[in-house]
Amino acid sequence: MKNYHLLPLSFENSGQQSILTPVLIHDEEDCILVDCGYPGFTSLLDEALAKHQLSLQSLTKLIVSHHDIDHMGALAAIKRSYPQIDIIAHEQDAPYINGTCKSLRLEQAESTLDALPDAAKPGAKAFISYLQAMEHAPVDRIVADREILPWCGGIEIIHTPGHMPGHISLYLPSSKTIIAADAVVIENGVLDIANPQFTLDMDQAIASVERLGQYDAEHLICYHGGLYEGDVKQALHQLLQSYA
Ligand SMILES: O=c1ccn([C@@H]2O[C@@H]3COP(=O)(O)O[C@H]3[C@H]2O)c(=O)[nH]1
Repeated sequence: MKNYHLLPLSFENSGQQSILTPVLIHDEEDCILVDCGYPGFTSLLDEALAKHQLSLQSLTKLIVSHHDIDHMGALAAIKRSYPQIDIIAHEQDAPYINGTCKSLRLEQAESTLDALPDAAKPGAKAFISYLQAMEHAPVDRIVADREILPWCGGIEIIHTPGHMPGHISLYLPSSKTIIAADAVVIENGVLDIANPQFTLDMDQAIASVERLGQYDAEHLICYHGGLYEGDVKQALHQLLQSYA
């Protein structure tokens, strides 16, 4: 039984049209958002939710796959307006979401700045400032690998490190769906590992794809790329072959 909706958020990014794909999982008791976009995305989220007769006010929980700004940028604003929403994240990512630890993406951006060609430095500096200004939010519930959250027919946590150490994907057994977040992306219709530049540990990222391939999955949703159109298990297998 399909109990989720993709919430494609379309926006302009440096003159180019981009789309991010948070997911809404729901039943009679819960409305659970998975990832929430950049800072300032609350209106876009409300518009996407309105297509399903819902709003941010309807949310009961928000699962953050990892602390990249395009996944948690709007989190603090959402939590401020709707403190009843429980924020959920992996134990290894929670300290970066709540601000106890410095963002790994910010560490990466700062440590690679000097080696960049001069032409790339202004953009990198702007990204650093953007990350420094990102607001943090408390994590209300910490989850671990293989934990099954009892809502909406069950939501299994799959720890899929690589892009970041505390990155999680989700498995919805009731619809045989994987919500992969940034464990994989769709590029020109093909599954791949997210941008290597932003994948902090490529070996872990490959092992995470192998883990996803162990699930009985018929549907797969990427944050960058949306719903994969094709045989999910075969596509994950092919992806692994290409990195073997
Ligand atoms: O100049 C920059 C560089 C990067 N980023 C974000 O950082 C993210 C890293 O992981 P991702 O693959 O999910 O997406 C990336 C981008 O959205 C950005 O907003 N501006």
